[in-house]
Amino acid sequence: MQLALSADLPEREFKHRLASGEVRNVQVYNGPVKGGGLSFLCWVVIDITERKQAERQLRQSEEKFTKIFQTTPNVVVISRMTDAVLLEVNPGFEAVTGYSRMEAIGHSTLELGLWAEPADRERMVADLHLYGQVLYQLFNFRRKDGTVRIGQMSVRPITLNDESCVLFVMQDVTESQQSERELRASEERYRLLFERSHDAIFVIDRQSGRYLAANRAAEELTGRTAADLVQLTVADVVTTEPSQRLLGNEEMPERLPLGEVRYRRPAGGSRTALLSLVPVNDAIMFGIAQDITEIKVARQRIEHLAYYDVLTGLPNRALLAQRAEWALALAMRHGQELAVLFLDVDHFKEVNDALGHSEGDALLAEVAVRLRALVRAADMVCRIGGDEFVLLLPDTAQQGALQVADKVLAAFREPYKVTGHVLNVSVSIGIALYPRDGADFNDLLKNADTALYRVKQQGRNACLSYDREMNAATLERLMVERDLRQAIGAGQLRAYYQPKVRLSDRTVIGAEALVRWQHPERGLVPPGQFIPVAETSDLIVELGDWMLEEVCRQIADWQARGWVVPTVSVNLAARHFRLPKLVERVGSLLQAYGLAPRLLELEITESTLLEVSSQTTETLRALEQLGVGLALDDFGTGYSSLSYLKRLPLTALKIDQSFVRDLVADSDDRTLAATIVTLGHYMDLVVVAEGVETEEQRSILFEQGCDLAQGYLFGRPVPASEFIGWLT
Ligand SMILES: Nc1nc2c(ncn2[C@@H]2O[C@@H]3COP(=O)(O)O[C@H]4[C@@H](O)[C@H](n5cnc6c(=O)[nH]c(N)nc65)O[C@@H]4COP(=O)(O)O[C@H]3[C@H]2O)c(=O)[nH]1
Repeated sequence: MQLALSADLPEREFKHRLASGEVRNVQVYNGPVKGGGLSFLCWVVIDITERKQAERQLRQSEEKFTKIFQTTPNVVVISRMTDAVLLEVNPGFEAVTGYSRMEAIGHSTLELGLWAEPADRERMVADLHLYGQVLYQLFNFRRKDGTVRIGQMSVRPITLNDESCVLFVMQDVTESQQSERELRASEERYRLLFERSHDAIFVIDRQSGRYLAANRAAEELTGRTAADLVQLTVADVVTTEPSQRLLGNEEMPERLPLGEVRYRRPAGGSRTALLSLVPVNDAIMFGIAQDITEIKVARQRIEHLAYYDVLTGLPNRALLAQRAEWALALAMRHGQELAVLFLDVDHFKEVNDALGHSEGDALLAEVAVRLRALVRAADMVCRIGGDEFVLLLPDTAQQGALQVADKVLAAFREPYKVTGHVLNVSVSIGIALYPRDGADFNDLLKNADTALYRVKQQGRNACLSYDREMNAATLERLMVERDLRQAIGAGQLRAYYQPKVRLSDRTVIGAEALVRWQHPERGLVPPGQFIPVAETSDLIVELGDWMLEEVCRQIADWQARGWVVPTVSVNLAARHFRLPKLVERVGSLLQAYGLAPRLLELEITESTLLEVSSQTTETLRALEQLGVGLALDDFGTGYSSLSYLKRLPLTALKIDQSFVRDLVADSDDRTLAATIVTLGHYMDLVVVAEGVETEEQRSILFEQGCDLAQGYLFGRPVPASEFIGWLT
């Protein structure tokens, strides 16, 4: 056999069938062999079936490996452990890294810059030593074109030709990693949105309505923890019905805004939210609720502010207008009447000035309470501004309106106690009736206001129903006001002077300046036609100021022309005394025209004095200090108390001409005139009688001890040029 084999016989392989039928692979060597002097024909048959099979399997395996190696899109490389030199790379490597096989083999992975972070290789080698392999590790690799991508590597050590190598398999997972990262980021975003949203978010089971999850805002809204909520259904928490109705409704649109719902809180109370339901899939939906409890309260508050007066809590003009329209519609339908009472607190401004705004406010609040108590529940009491109130009385005719007005007037006779002060306050009331005085609310209110204006003109503390003539008067008032404003600037005002004489000897010892309006169309207009209008606004102040200056100028002019001028008195209205700068103004006029203060006297009516505040008293004192005289006009018409008058720095008292007129015929007036004279003297005042027209009147007054007199008997008011006749 040795001989045969060493003889280098030609070999052949056969398939040999055994008797059993089994086919075996055999290797056959045959040929002539010489040995020991002999020549043989030698046959050596070796059964190589197992070897052949192993070889075939190896070949197949190699083929398979090669196929995988060649076709896998993954990177498969064999590199040396020690220096990372690439020994073999597959086409996958070429495709993924961009390096060709030629460029790669013989170069180290570090040299090629395949490791975007070389530390990753060190970690891989260390792991190989430690664990024997690396599985699915992520790392960044750099392609030939410089782009860095994410790879997932699995590495095993292998020995190749006695060298320590690694088999490195890698997949480019950049895309999947990125989408995973994006997914994670998106999940994170939604998680944050869920957790941090100011809106309450509930995840709800659509069938049962059970809460599956809830965020912090939902916990705050419901007053329950998320752990508690997941034990409950929507019906347990929400009091409003519509959301329950919609649960389980499969035909839901993408988002269903449900409007306001109320969440019952376990500790009591509830919160209101705006809820939307968003179906996610057949099983679950989101409930997104915005807590609007505070917004609702604020909205209600704003609404309240828009429709109610803050000070008194009464409805304001806007709400009154709305309700009035409604009440009028009802009245029209049922053929009923309706009354509008326009109320104004008399002399409220003075109370406010004298006591301060907080007391003024307290008074108004008290007035509101008193009014509310007087009327029926169906009636409406409103404050429409300042000291103006309106009563809206549905189903009320003239008689009823007057009764209510009388009740109001009577109620105001009770004094008010406001922050320690006892105040006697009265009101004036104007009445307008639907349908008689107007078909809509604006007309009714306007006409009630007109009636109110008339009440005030007639002395206040009363009520009047509107009648059509009043409107004409209102129009006239407006026209006068407009024209008068222009008249002052246009120099249409004139000062007339009426002498004041001493009763004992008829010597002129003074004059009263009286305003006249030289109207371009209407001629000389007497003050009675425009002073009351001017008194309702600051026009009276402008007018009085004009008179003051004109009189000062006139006195200076007379003096300059050598006349001996007596004291001239100027009428000033209540509003004038409220000006903080009145004293300063008078002082500077006297100085500007170089006049002695005793040449000027200011006349104020008794009703002006009744309106005075403590501030006015101070003004009067300052004027006295200045040396200017102060006469009390129309004495006897007001109700001023003696002690009160005594405290004021007056210099003269004028008996109102109404007492003088009937002096001869009426013994009461005689007594009154005598009393006023005594009173005036008791107060160290000069007493002047107004409107003396007859000799009888003069002699009675003289006998009664009256000091001075004024009247047609002695002289009518005349222009300055004519008054010279009275001067010496
Ligand atoms: N029947 C009659 N009347 C007489 C007689 N003697 C004088 N009079 C009138 O009586 C009024 C006296 O003025 P008064 O009481 O201050 O009453 C004044 C005064 O309250 C107001 N007034 C006049 N001028 C001014 C002014 O410059 N400023 C202010 N605030 N009011 C003025 O207008 C009122 C009316 O003024 P006048 O029409 O000028 O009317 C004047 C005068 O012309 C008489 O013997 N018989």
